[in-house]
Amino acid sequence: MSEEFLLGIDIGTQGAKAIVINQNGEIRASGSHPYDFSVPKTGWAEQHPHQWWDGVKNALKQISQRGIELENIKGIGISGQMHSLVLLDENKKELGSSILWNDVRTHIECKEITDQIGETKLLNITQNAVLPGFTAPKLLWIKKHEPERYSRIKHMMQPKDYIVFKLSGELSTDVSDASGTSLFDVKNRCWSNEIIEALKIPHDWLPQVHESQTIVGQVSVQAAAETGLPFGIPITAGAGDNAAAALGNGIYEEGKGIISIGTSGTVFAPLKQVPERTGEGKIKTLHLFCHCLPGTWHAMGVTLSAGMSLKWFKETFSINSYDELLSGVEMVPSGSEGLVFLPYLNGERTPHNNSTAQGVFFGMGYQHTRAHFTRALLEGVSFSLKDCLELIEKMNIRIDDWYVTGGASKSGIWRSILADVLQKPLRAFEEREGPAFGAALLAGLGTGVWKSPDEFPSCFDQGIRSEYNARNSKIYKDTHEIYSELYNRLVPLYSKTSNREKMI
Ligand SMILES: Nc1ncnc2c1ncn2[C@@H]1O[C@H](COP(=O)(O)OP(=O)(O)O)[C@@H](O)[C@H]1O
Ligand SMILES: O=C(CO)[C@@H](O)[C@H](O)COP(=O)(O)O
Repeated sequence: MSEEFLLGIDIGTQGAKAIVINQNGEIRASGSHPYDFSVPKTGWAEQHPHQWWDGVKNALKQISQRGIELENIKGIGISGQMHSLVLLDENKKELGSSILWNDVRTHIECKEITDQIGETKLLNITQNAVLPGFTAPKLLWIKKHEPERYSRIKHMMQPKDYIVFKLSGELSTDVSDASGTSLFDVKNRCWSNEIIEALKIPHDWLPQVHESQTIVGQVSVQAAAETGLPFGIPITAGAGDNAAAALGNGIYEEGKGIISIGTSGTVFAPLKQVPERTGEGKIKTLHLFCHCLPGTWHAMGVTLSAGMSLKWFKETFSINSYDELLSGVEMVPSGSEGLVFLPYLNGERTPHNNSTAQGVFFGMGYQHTRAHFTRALLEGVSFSLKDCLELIEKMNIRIDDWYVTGGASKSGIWRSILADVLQKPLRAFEEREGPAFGAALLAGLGTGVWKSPDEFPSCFDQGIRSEYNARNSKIYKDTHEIYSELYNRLVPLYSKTSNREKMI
């Protein structure tokens, strides 16, 4: 009998990835295709949906070149960057570029939505404050600034939904991605008519929402011709990349959490019910979304420029490779001899919700080399992840085991710094593309390969463990205080120097 496969595709911010796994959870082939986002103005971030579709086609081509018989793929699951707004017109053609999750131009629209609906009601229904980067404020921004584009909208969706559409012709979304739109009733796992009507968004723009493992379509004749995938393979609704990455690392029950260092940095804790939500202070910047298995949710903090800070540094200073950039970092002492980095290169979401925040290197001296700058950068991003984790702890969510995933988690030195900063041991599956793997598992659930996660193959072993060092942790506790004070002192200066008008 020939081996049967499941295909998982992830629409990351820096590239499309595809993996093929078998019933035993073994990865049989993978492919990827990189792309960038554009920054047309301060605080903006855009990609054209064509970039994702081309990326998927290229990643699939690599898979078939690796000798995988595409006929043996039994199901497809797709994950993707969350919140980014994709618009189609009446002919289902793309209406311009997508405004991405890390674009912070909509701070005014966030306030307008909050004032109109009321913060308490928003928290009660959507379980979240409206934050720049979420989907609904982007729509209102387009209505205000690009009325012609707005008048042509017939359908809205998010990146992985666009790929489901390109593969099957079907318009759909899933509960985890819908949670990040500010239009979704997270507790009841359905669109909120009340909010949609209040914002005067036509209901028929929204795709039907499904649980993530639901089969929503099949590979169309046209997609088969374009991708080489056989006609008729079932496609599941899929999930937002963070929920899919968590599932792909075995994180779907309370007690285990996961930190992702991709373009963004996220700290993710599964929940079996929706906790009481209060509207106080920084805790409002913690997200509460549906997880990608029925009857599960999660809390999440999101720092906008995590792996992206490293990529920015590498490219801005023309360093050839990550290996070259990271070499020598281990020789620099913890605390980078007084150099501190604030990773707010495009504003920040958790914990500050401040679109005027900017990146900073503070405390430079003759003693500092490039390796100090790199280490300070890894430390600064880790401090931001610590801020997210502390908010999860403040909600009394207990996590006994933390895992780490995402492109940057492949770096042993970064995992070790993060463990020291958090004062926690961390586990990682070094070779796994978390979101694509999770998407493939959803395809397996949807097509009946496994009836429930209890039947998943034993692909979640212990992973590689990074221990923390108590002496370094003490240094980082002190440096984190300086990091926090630095931000607090800069807030008045940020609002003075960042010309918000430049963003509009
Ligand atoms: N060889 C490497 N060593 C360390 N970090 C890396 C390496 N390759 C990529 N990265 C980091 O991974 C990030 C991309 O992570 P990834 O999970 O692929 O992002 P996304 O899913 O957002 O597209 C880069 O910004 C970079 O910081
Ligand atoms: O905005 C969020 C989550 O709320 C981001 O985490 C995006 O989902 C992008 O993820 P990566 O490309 O960094 O994986």
